[in-house]
Order: sequence, then structure tokens, then C-alpha cells
Amino acid sequence: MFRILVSDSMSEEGLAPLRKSEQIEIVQKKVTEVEHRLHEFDALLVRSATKVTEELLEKMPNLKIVGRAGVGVDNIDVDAATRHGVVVINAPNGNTISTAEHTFAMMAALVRRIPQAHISVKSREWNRNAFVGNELYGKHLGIIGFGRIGSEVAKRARAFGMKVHVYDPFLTKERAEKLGVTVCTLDEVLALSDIITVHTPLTKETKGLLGEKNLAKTKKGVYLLNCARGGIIDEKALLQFLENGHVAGAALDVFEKEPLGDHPLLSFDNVIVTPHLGASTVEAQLNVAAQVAEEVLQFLEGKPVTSSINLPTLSKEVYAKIQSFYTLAKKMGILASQFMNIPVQEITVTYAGTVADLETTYITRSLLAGFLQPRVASTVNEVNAAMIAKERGITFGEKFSDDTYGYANCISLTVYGENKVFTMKGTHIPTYGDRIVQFDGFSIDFAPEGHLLYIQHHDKPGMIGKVGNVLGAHDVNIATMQVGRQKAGGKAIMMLSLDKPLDEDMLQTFINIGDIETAKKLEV
Ligand SMILES: NC(=O)C1=CN([C@@H]2O[C@H](COP(=O)(O)OP(=O)(O)OC[C@H]3O[C@@H](n4cnc5c(N)ncnc54)[C@H](O)[C@@H]3O)[C@@H](O)[C@H]2O)C=CC1
Ligand SMILES: O=C(O)CCC(=O)C(=O)O
Repeated sequence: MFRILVSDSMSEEGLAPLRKSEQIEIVQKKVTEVEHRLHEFDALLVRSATKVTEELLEKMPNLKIVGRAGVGVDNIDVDAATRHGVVVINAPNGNTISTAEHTFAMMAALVRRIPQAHISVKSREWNRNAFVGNELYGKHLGIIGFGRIGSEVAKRARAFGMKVHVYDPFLTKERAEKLGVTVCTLDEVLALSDIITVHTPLTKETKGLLGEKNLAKTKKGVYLLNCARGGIIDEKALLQFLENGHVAGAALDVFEKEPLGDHPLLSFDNVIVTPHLGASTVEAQLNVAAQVAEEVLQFLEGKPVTSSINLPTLSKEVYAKIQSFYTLAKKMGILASQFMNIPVQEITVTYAGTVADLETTYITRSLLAGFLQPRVASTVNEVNAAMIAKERGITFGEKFSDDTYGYANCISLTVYGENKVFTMKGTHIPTYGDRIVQFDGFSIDFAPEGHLLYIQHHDKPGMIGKVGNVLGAHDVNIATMQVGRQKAGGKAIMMLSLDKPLDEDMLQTFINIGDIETAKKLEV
């Protein structure tokens, strides 16, 4: 049974797929109302009101996924979630149109002074001369941030006969041309535009992007819009430019601090405001709730998510292809970690054959998670494996090679520890399964699963019998056994899979046989 906490208001219809599952219990309450049972939840669904902080994550040790029904994840401490191994997903497309339409509604309202006129008429006035506005037709619109919403705003602006200038450092010329907009520098957008609208995320680079310095570069009489994130337009600077009359008006849906409360911006007649309503339509809320609900359901069923903020994004088709290698890699990591139970500095994974053409980042992360899990107390998974490796001073890298070791695909692992380098090769054979085909320099062929006993010995007659006798005497049944050696009479290894786990103190009994150098218990 999975428990999902929905802590902000969300479309009921969008959540319906989750309600259908008998494996899922949904609790719709604010975090503060369920403080005593936060540890029970596997998933948390939020909009922007719930702040997903490190402190909250610590109170939710069972949490596996946070779903943001919307775009911006600035209310979620993604780094902290990553450290806790919690996947963060969002619903990036569901509210694009609503927010673009809201921006356009705000733009029209701003230049035609519709809210002011509305208040006037409601106050029983009829003052037509007080509300003379401007046309949008023929005006220069500057769009800062040309992603999903910015480009939808541009389409609508073109339909209104506006000239669109765009600044986005990550926008390619081809995409801009396709959408019929002119790519500019930021200074050009500032200098050319009659109206400027921002559609970037709030980042270190965009915080205060329209501050005192850049506002001074805009045309006198410019109109400004922010339906993205509070803080992209610096509110203090905006006040100053409204006071001196340089900015003709501003339309704001978002603020540095929300809820806004009493704010000096509200005293300006030419500032129109909405309470973060960009995505507040029935359609957008249905879209985003349905999108996160579907993703969370997939995730809880062990399937891939497609819009994760802190995991490589995989389509279902790609996930299906990598799944076998993902499992093999995890087992290889677990085996290597137990075998090399010493500090390690570096891990290299080399891919050859069919696996080399797949999304290997995910496979490497899986191997790393398998390797780190026996070494750390907290949960390690694909989300936090890279971060934990870094914290522990373990570097890791991927290589690609043509040497498949005679198989259709081959994953080779090299672990560099103090005074010891360990190597292993694994392959996945459809219908046969995962096989380790090289272990610590010995060619061998065993399935990496269950209770394993590794013995390194001198290649002499009778060794297999002696090991078998010890196991028999302790009532331990051998399920399978594989041997490998470097040369006749040289160093050799045995890998036995057993029907029950070995007691740690039995290992010395094998060493006492003589001609056995190492006996290790491995559990996968
Ligand atoms: N008011 C509301 O209710 C809503 C607000 N939003 C906000 O709108 C904003 C845009 O959302 P989307 O278009 O979906 O995101 P997006 O990720 O599709 O687009 C953002 C664009 O900003 C660009 N960008 C990043 N740094 C930049 C910089 N320093 N200068 C210029 N451009 C930069 C990126 O290259 C990207 O093209 C986000 O902040 C999002 O949180 C989104 C939905 C609803
Ligand atoms: O949940 C909301 O209404 C806010 C939407 C938003 O700001 C976003 O998706 O970034």
C-alpha cells in the first residue's frame, strides 16, 4: 500500500487515476494537519503553497517522490530532495497555455486600463476621458525567456500585429526563425521594446534581471509584465521607476514575497495585479494534476518517470531497453562493494556492444547506487548516488569500448581501492539472464544473485570436494558452482551459490582447509 499526501489544492478529476488504484491511499491535508504521520507517506503532491524544505524531508523518511503540479520548483529544495534520494517531478506543459493567455490578458488590461475603468464604473462614474489607452498593434514587444510560455506569448503577439524581440541566451537561431521572432541581446530588447514581459525561471542569473541598471536602459514610457516569478523584476527598482514616471505601468501576477499583503506597489494606479493566477484555470489545473498523478502512479509501480528534475529523463521505450542492464549494473555494484570492502577512490564503468548505444547515465547511476548502498546508512538510489559518491570522494566515469568479451553486450567495472584494483565483467543474455563472466581477473560464468560464496585457492585436485564437505557438514546445500583459473596449477576461484546464507564465522573454516587464500561471503 502506498500513501500519498496531497498538501495543496488540486483538481479532483486530475487525481482520479490515483484514486482508482487499490494500492494507493490519498490523504488531502496540509502538512501541518498531518505532522504526526508524515513518516507514513511515500509520495507528496504539491502546487506552490507547500514549501518542501530539508526539515520537511527529514520528517518524511519514507518519501520517494515529490510531484509538483506546475512548472516552477522554487518551493522545493531540489538539492535536499536529491540528497534524501527523493525524485522530484513537475508538470511542465500543462499550464503553458493558461499562463500565456493570462499574460496576454494582463497586457491588454494594462495598456487599455481595464481594471481601473472597471473600478470606476462600479463606483457609478462614467469618465471616458480618464481611460484612454494604447493599441498593441504595431508595438514592439520584448520577451525575456523564450521557453514554453514565452513562445506562446509570441504567437499571440504576432496575431495582434506586434513586433516581437526575444532575449534568451539558450535560444537557437533556427528555433527563433521558425517562430518568426527576432533574436536580440538583452540590451537590444531593453532599448527597443514598448512592452517587456519576462518568462524565465527565477535563478541566480535572472534574480533582479530587471533591476535599476537594466530598467535605466528601457524606453521612457515602457510597460512591464511579470507572470513568471517574483524577483525577476526587482520590486524596489520598479517602485523607483514608477515614481519617476519612466515606467508607464506594470502588470504583475507574481511577487518577491507571496502572499503580497500590504505593499507600496499597490498604491500605484498604473500597477495592476493578480494573486499568482497564471495557471489558475480549470483546464490547466486538470492538466497538471493529471500529469503528476500519472507520473507518480508510474513511479510507484516501478516504471520510469518522464519529467524528473533530478533524474535523467527517460521515455518508456528507452526505459524498457535499459531495464535489464540497469538491474545487472545494480547487482555488479553490490557485488563489487562487498568484495572490495575497503575505501575506494575511483570507479570506471565501460560499456561495449549493444548496451553502449543506450542511455548509460542511468545504468551507471544504478551501478553506483548498488556499490554505495552497503556503505551508507541512508537510502541510495539513482537520484542521489552521484551526489553521495562525490561527498565520499569517489570519482566515477564512463567509457565505451569495442571489446565485448565475446558477448553481444558487456559492462566492465573497474574499482580502484587502496593497493587493490578490482575488475568485473557482466553481460545480459535474453532468456538466460544476468551473468558475471569475469571476476577479479578470472574468467568465470555465474548468476549474480542469492547467497554466494567466493573462494580463491590454489588449483589442486580435491579442492572442490574439501569445500563441499565443509558446507555439507554445516548443512548448507550448494545450488550451483562455477570455477575459473588463470592457468593449470595456478591461482583459481570458485563461486558457489548456496541455498541459505553462510555464518560469517564459517569463513575461517575454509581457510583452515589449506591452499585457500580467500573466502568471502557475498549477498546479492
Ligand atoms: N504565473 C504562474 O502561475 C506561472 C508561472 N510560471 C513560470 O513561468 C516561467 C516560465 O515557464 P516556462 O515557459 O514553462 O519555462 P521554460 O523552461 O519552458 O522556459 C524558460 C526559458 O527561460 C530561459 N532562460 C533561462 N535563463 C535565462 C536568462 N538568464 N535570461 C533569459 N532567458 C533565460 C530558458 O532558456 C528557457 O527558454 C517560470 O518561471 C515558471 O515558473 C509557469 C506557470 C505558471
Ligand atoms: O500552482 C500554481 O497555480 C502556480 C503555477 C506556477 O507558478 C508554476 O507552474 O510555475
